Amino acid sequence: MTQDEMKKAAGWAALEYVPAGSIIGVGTGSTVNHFIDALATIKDQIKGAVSSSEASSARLKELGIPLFDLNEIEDFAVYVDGADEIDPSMAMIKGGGAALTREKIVAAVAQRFVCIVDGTKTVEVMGQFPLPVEVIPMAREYVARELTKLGGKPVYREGVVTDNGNHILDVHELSIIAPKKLETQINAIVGVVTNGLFAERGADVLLIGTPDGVKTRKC
Ligand SMILES: O=C[C@H](O)[C@H](O)[C@H](O)COP(=O)(O)O
Repeated sequence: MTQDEMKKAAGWAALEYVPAGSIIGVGTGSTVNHFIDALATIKDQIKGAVSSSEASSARLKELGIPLFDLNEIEDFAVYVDGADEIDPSMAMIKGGGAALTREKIVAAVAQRFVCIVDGTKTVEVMGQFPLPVEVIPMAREYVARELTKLGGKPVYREGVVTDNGNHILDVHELSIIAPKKLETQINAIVGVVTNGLFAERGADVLLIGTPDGVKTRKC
């Protein structure tokens, strides 16, 4: 089974968590693209979607799923998104596709976070995947120096501008033994928009695509 087949299996399995008649929070990435395709097959049974990126909005629109502005919604039941790494406490690293800030905002409003991954994304301790940090462009070098003081090796993701017009630093070699503390510490650096640790708001349900079928973990 290829990695993409595992992503597809997890993406389609998430349909089970979509309540009829509701607005669905939609994340970003190759796994979510499978979920969007699945969602399109039941589009007549949902109200629509609130999206976490321009890329997902374009795909949702193309498949005829109505889009809602987050400012028009007080709350909604489910947010479905992928992850770059997820640990046993359901904390995640996200942002490999540079969509971390909007993802964190949409996830914050949702009642439930359903994370969809292929079997390569589950880890005991996070940090093998470099941690993405979205920064205001003029603060990039200052933030990089502060991240170095925290023990990381920040690398500027050249050529990438986020949907919010900002830059990304990918922080290598961080030891992520206390994800909630690190999430707060990095967010406190002036010039950081947000970082890709989703520990304060982790996943509630995890669907893992594996060669033996989709496995489920719940908080
Ligand atoms: O910014 C991108 C997101 O956080 C993605 O959800 C994450 O990178 C996982 O992406 P994929 O499903 O393509 O592996």
